[in-house]
Amino acid sequence: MSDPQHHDFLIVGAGMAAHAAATGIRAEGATGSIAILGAEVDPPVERPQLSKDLWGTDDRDGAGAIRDTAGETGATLHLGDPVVAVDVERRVVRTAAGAEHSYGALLLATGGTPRTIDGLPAGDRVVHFRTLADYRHLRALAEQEPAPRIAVVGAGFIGTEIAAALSGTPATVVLVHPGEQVGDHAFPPAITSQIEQELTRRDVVLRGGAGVERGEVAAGGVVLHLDDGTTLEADAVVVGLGVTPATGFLGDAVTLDDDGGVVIDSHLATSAAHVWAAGDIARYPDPVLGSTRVEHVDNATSMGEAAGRAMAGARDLYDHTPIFWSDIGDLGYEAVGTLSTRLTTVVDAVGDGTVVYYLDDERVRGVLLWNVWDRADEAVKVLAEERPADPEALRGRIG
Ligand SMILES: NC(=O)c1ccc[n+]([C@@H]2O[C@H](COP(=O)([O-])OP(=O)(O)OC[C@H]3O[C@@H](n4cnc5c(N)ncnc54)[C@H](O)[C@@H]3O)[C@@H](O)[C@H]2O)c1
Repeated sequence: MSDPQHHDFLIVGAGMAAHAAATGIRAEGATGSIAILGAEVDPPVERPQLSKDLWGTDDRDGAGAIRDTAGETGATLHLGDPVVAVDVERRVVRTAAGAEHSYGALLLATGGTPRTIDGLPAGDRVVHFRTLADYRHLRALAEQEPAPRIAVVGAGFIGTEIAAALSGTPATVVLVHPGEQVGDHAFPPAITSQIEQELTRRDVVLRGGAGVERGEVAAGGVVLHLDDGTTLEADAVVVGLGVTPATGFLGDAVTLDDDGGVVIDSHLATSAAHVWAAGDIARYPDPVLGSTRVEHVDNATSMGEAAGRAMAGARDLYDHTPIFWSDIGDLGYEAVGTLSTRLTTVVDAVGDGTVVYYLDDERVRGVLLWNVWDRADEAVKVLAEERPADPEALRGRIG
């Protein structure tokens, strides 16, 4: 076999964290070679656009979401060929096609792998929505004649955003989820009822109270078997059941947590020398949230940028507490921390919106800014403070 191709900076994964890392390497003044190895066939894209902005445009190819990583940073992109092995002793990675790349510094930024439904592999009628290719595929499906019936499974970020996006296409949409109300794992009733009204107004049929156990591709369609014993037929299905860290290729090269996340320190370094990690896969010590792994774009871009700088020699402690946001049709919010209705909630009306504080016995763990904008910094401060003895004292803290 020929010698590995050498790169001063090697980035495995070609998502938002990878793009940001290449930018961070250059921002730190490093001029060495950068290579990005991606499993997806497309270069890094602004992933939030795939389930939001692009749907309101004629951009069926999604060109507007693509970042010019090569042009902006001089990185070489090797796409459509996943990395299958990492040797941290030899400082070499190997791809599925058998290419070997050696590195001075390595960043792991492979993101998440969508969970699947038993019996339903990805295919023409089954979209595990995550990539630009998935956007193109689903948009083409939704705009077919005659208008298809599409089942969206899961009412998390993908389920709610995609159900709202599809409602602007000719497709008819049914949203299948295990909760009593859409989003009731995260939001109090005053907010879930607004989400349900918005989706219903958009003619999304809500099928709550039943999880999907398994599915099958049948002649001309898909059949979903629900855990209440019923079945649901559709022409196609979008799966939004969450993701697992895409770290299977790492073996024991670096320390992983119980979920398969890569454990990193506050300089974003892994347990292996010359190897960093960033984005969805990275479990890091956040000064406010504690040890955490965050699957949102603000985390991917800020951590990616910082990891790039660290690979180029910076020694800063990483202390950016990530925010996240979502749009569900005409509704929207920003948030920080954990939104779970298993925690105690304090609901506060603020202007035209609502602030929800989520707390346990020790701390405020999350803040939701529902239709309340540009206050995320204040929300981070609330999480960093001691919680008040009386939760009701949180009212008016942001507002
Ligand atoms: N706005 C954003 O920040 C944004 C937008 C899109 C995607 N993402 C990220 O992309 C990733 C994927 O998103 P996602 O929506 O798939 O994950 P998610 O974790 O947000 O939602 C998964 C949903 O699946 C539901 N579910 C679980 N088992 C089920 C079953 N058997 N049948 C039906 N429903 C079931 C759960 O109740 C949950 O609501 C996540 O990491 C997410 O954070 C983020």
